[in-house]
Amino acid sequence: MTLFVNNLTHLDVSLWCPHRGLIGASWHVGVELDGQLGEDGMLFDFGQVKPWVKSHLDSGPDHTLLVPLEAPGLSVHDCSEGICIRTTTPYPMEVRGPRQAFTLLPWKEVTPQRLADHYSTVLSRRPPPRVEAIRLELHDEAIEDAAFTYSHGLKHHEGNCQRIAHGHRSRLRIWAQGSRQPELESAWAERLHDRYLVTEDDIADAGPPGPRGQLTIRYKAAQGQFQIRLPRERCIIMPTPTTVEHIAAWLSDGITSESESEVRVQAFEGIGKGAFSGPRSVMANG
Ligand SMILES: Nc1nc2c(c(=O)[nH]1)N=C([C@H](O)[C@H](O)COP(=O)(O)OP(=O)(O)OP(=O)(O)O)CN2
Repeated sequence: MTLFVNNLTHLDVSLWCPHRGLIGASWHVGVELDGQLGEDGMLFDFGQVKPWVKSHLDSGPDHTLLVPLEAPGLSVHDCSEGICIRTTTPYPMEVRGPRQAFTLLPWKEVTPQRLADHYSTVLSRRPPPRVEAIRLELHDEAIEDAAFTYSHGLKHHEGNCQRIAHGHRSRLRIWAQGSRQPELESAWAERLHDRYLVTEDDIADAGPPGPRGQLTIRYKAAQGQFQIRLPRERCIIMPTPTTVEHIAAWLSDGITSESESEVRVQAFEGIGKGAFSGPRSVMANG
């Protein structure tokens, strides 16, 4: 017998890609379990499948930076903060933080399929009674219109969002003069795509001016000391913490001032949640 649970939870992570650099990702998580039925007619109670899988992922890869140890130009060192990851290609980056903020993986490149197979093996080490095989499945949300991926850290967050390099893949919707604005959506999603969103107050060293200069962002949070240094051109600096409420407001203010027309923005933080900013009245004509 095979049991399945679709959309069991989401994973929100950043990962180092040898081609694109630091990118955010949000994946739907599903699971299939093979095994024998018990006297209760069940293979494993759905009410227990979900917390069992979710607790492993929440205390593992969720809200971490996924680090492919065999990626070209990538190295890992111990440091006073915990561990330090350095990269050279496609651009130089250094990130430091407590160990729990990183998931080290013995590959050249991270893919959702590899990660799913890896955590299927981890879960299979201590399977629930009667469960003989476990297959996790990770996939992107299907998004037909504009979307972007970004990475950030929220130093005031009490949970794992304080980690300086975690990220999301997010929809972006914009309304003006009574209708959706697909061209604006694509243009602004493109501006944000694969960027690191910086809170201005957290900049410890702004480096030399110009796009090739490096920004250093540093803060102390409940889990420890965090630091990331990466090219200024990969960053977008915001005057506020990079919560989705502030991202939505930053977008609606910026788009309104550039297009000289009031807009309402729906910014997502990963899958299925986010914030609106701007007047509701621009969503309807008249
Ligand atoms: N009102 C807000 N709350 C939170 C924000 C935010 O911007 N505005 N941001 C975060 C974090 O950035 C975090 O990445 C969001 O992760 P989330 O999926 O909510 O975290 P959990 O893993 O705790 O949620 P699950 O439902 O367990 O996946 C947090 N809050």
